[in-house]
Amino acid sequence: MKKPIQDLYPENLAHCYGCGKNNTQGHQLKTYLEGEETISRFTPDLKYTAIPGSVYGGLIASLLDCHGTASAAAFACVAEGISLEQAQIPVRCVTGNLNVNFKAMTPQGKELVIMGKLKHIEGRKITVEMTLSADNVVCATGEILAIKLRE
Ligand SMILES: CCCCCCCC/C=C\CCCCCCCC(=O)SCCNC(=O)CCNC(=O)[C@H](O)C(C)(C)COP(=O)(O)OP(=O)(O)OC[C@H]1O[C@@H](n2cnc3c(N)ncnc32)[C@H](O)[C@@H]1OP(=O)(O)O
Repeated sequence: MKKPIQDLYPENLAHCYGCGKNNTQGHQLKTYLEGEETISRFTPDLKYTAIPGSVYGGLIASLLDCHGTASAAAFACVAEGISLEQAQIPVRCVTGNLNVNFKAMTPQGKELVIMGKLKHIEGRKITVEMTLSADNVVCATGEILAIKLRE
């Protein structure tokens, strides 16, 4: 079965609060490359409330952040001919810049679907466009500039 991108990060770089598999207190977001796009799914619990019934924007930014860095790592691997069908990838990205547009209230109690696609790669800079949807309605869009860490 295909592994999530976050499970391919080197062990010592897998403690991120949003997506590190080695952070037992974190969100442990999982992102998959499907064709030319990336996808993550996450259902927030009620502690992430903005006003009753809606999801806190900080969590949405956090999901877009970690979806974005994982997507950037996957797109960089594809561009460099590095297989994702292995135990580990030698690529890890961090966030340089993250923009979030909150388009509509994000409802509680729904699975959120985050999608990403590559905008461009220039050297170690990878730009990814993202949407976050609930029930097929786009509630937020985002764009991340992720920087590939030096080896
Ligand atoms: C998390 C700490 C990161 C430190 C790394 C330690 C080891 C990694 C450990 C664990 C990884 C897991 C982390 C989880 C990730 C989850 C997502 C997050 O929440 S990330 C947290 C928030 N983000 C930061 O804290 C980044 C802080 N910034 C930096 O550490 C550096 O600025 C870094 C690594 C991003 C780049 O530093 P350079 O020395 O490697 O490279 P230069 O030459 O400065 O930048 C490369 C290119 O990127 C542009 N660039 C860099 N930062 C930019 C920015 N903020 N906006 C626009 N462009 C930027 C530069 O202008 C340059 O462009 P040109 O090649 O000249 O065209």
